[in-house]
Amino acid sequence: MSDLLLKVENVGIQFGGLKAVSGLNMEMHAGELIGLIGPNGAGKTTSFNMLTGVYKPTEGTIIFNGKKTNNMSPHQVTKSGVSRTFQNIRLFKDLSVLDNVKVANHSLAHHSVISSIFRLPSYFSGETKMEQESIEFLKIFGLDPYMNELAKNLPYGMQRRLEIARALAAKPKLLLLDEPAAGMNPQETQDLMGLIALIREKFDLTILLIEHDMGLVMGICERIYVLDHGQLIAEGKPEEIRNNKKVIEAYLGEEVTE
Ligand SMILES: Nc1ncnc2c1ncn2[C@@H]1O[C@H](COP(=O)(O)OP(=O)(O)OP(=O)(O)O)[C@@H](O)[C@H]1O
Repeated sequence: MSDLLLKVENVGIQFGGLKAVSGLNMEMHAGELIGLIGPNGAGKTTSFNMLTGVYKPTEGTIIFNGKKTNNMSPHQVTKSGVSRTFQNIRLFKDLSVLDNVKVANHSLAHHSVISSIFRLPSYFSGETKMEQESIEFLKIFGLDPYMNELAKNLPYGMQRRLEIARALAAKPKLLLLDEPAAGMNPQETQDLMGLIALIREKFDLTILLIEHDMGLVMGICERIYVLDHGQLIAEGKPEEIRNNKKVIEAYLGEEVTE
């Protein structure tokens, strides 16, 4: 088995009297593509928020790439190599498509304050490189023809793609995708599945995916974790999860997209 990249040990969080997540244990090895599923309100997004420093767990330990990240700020977690997209698209809607990606790329820029204030040659060469890189990211997602459009003018499915392109520009090791296919039509979802597989290969990514579209999850994930009422109720290969009694029960009464 390849290197252990993420270890989540007995992690939980409480909001007032509500245990939104408790006793969560997960392991991800470098290069894996893993699904995180569960009915509405199961604690999936809350788990992402803990993995990205937005929420501090009230119990347990998160180790990413050998370092404890429990008490890191979201910015520190991003710098350490974890990047995400959001369930509700969060683009800079009044910036261009290209600038949305450049902003993410900028957060990693290494040129010094002096070089940027005095606009030294190293600043310009850094800027050019960043722009070229950002355009490369857009090309992968078929977004380069729209690079000068305002993000808000892109069709919905393209905005979802742009979110992923922007997350990638932060050069993560671990990419967390929160319902990337939400609101997409079947063809767009199919294309997205291909893209997720492609970027994993191209950028040596490890990917954790929250998704309600079971066809997508079962189609591309190697392993799946299932949450219900904040607790892990199952973990295994897609075919194991599909036939798991606890999982079927948890989903009874839920609308499952096939
Ligand atoms: N900041 C918060 N304060 C209080 N309760 C919260 C907070 N964030 C999440 N919760 C609660 O935690 C529980 C889990 O919510 P979460 O959004 O993680 O579920 P989810 O599995 O992502 O659901 P969905 O599929 O509907 O997005 C819910 O009961 C939710 O109301």
